[in-house]
Amino acid sequence: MHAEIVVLPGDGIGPEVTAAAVAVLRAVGQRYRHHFNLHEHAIGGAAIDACGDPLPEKTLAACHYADAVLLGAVGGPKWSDPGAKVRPEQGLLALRKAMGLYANLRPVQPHPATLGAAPIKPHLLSGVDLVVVRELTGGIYFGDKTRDGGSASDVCRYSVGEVERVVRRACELARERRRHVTSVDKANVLETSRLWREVATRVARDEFPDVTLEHQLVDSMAMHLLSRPRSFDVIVTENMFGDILTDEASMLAGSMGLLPSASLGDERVGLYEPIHGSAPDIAGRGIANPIGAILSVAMLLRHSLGLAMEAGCVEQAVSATLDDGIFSAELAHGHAAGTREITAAVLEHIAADCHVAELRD
Ligand SMILES: NC(=O)c1ccc[n+]([C@@H]2O[C@H](COP(=O)([O-])OP(=O)(O)OC[C@H]3O[C@@H](n4cnc5c(N)ncnc54)[C@H](O)[C@@H]3O)[C@@H](O)[C@H]2O)c1
Ligand SMILES: CC(C)[C@H](C(=O)O)[C@@H](O)C(=O)O
Ligand SMILES: [Mg+2]
Repeated sequence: MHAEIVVLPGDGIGPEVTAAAVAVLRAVGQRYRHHFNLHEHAIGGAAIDACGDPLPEKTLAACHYADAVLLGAVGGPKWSDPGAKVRPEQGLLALRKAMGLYANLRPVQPHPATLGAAPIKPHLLSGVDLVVVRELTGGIYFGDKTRDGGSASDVCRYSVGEVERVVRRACELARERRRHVTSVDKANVLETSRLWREVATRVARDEFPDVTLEHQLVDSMAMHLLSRPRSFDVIVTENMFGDILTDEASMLAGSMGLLPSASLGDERVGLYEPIHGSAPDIAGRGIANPIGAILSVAMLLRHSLGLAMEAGCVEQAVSATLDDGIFSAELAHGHAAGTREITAAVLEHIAADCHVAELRD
């Protein structure tokens, strides 16, 4: 197949993990004889430096034209002055909004080889397999913001339609899995959460009678996620709660560097990025874990290109690499592998283990 893929490396470790992801994408393309045309564009701090705009028009136009977009990470201390007029993160938020990517899927499946590296007891982790569906284009991130002398405000707003579509997405996903959805809100305090709860209840009851829905308040959910992670299947929540809960959930897997994500809307095109940021504390040292970015390629292949076999091949290669005990610094006890070493191991497994039917004869 032919696919136009936009690559947005961004800032900090973004370009480092994106280089790994691109190498994997190219390897899959060669192995399965797909033509992936890659187009690299600037976003975030790199784009501010280049042209003063964290989401240049050229970048947005390329994303609108693409079949899929692969992103590293944006942001960093260079652009984080509280008085800064323009910020790298605005570019990412504007891109998600402009592309209508309201559902951000963040799967968490601790690998058996990394159970010992997670700060949670291994017996709580084995068998954990959950997906957080984070609402991505609404809520407090996108409400009106004001700054008036000594006070500031960020408005949190949700419409019925915005809640319906993301809850539907979560229920559809649950149908392909264990048919259980946990909706997370703060309905004991927030009006937007009371709306969220009402809509989630109605959508699940009327449209998905075969899916069970439970509600949890976000504060105690932060605890349940660590104390009984196996009991969750699909978790659906609003934008900011999803942001925070998924960084927490990365500790089930053992590292921020391991988790991928897919941001989807009503079209097939999606934005794929690891959940971590630009990690300024380790940028430029060649030690960033590329696995979240590489698994984001698997999600891209599956969700935007419909290439389930190729996606499975990438996931298998990552799994085999971890089975080999090849871990980056934040996970390793002994030898720590760098970004390039991990990527090379994944590529070797793709070459050795991914079989293409017509090449087998
Ligand atoms: N999608 C994105 O572009 C995105 C996501 C989150 C944060 N950010 C931005 O990144 C900047 C830094 O934010 P932060 O420090 O709060 O979060 P971060 O995710 O960048 O880093 C948090 C911690 O996790 C570690 N870490 C992250 N990714 C790793 C990887 N691949 N391998 C090994 N260790 C990894 C870092 O070294 C750091 O100690 C901020 O400007 C923030 O806005 C961007
Ligand atoms: C960089 C920031 C705007 C972003 C978010 O909050 O959505 C990040 O934390 C994420 O998780 O993708
Ligand atoms: Mg985040």
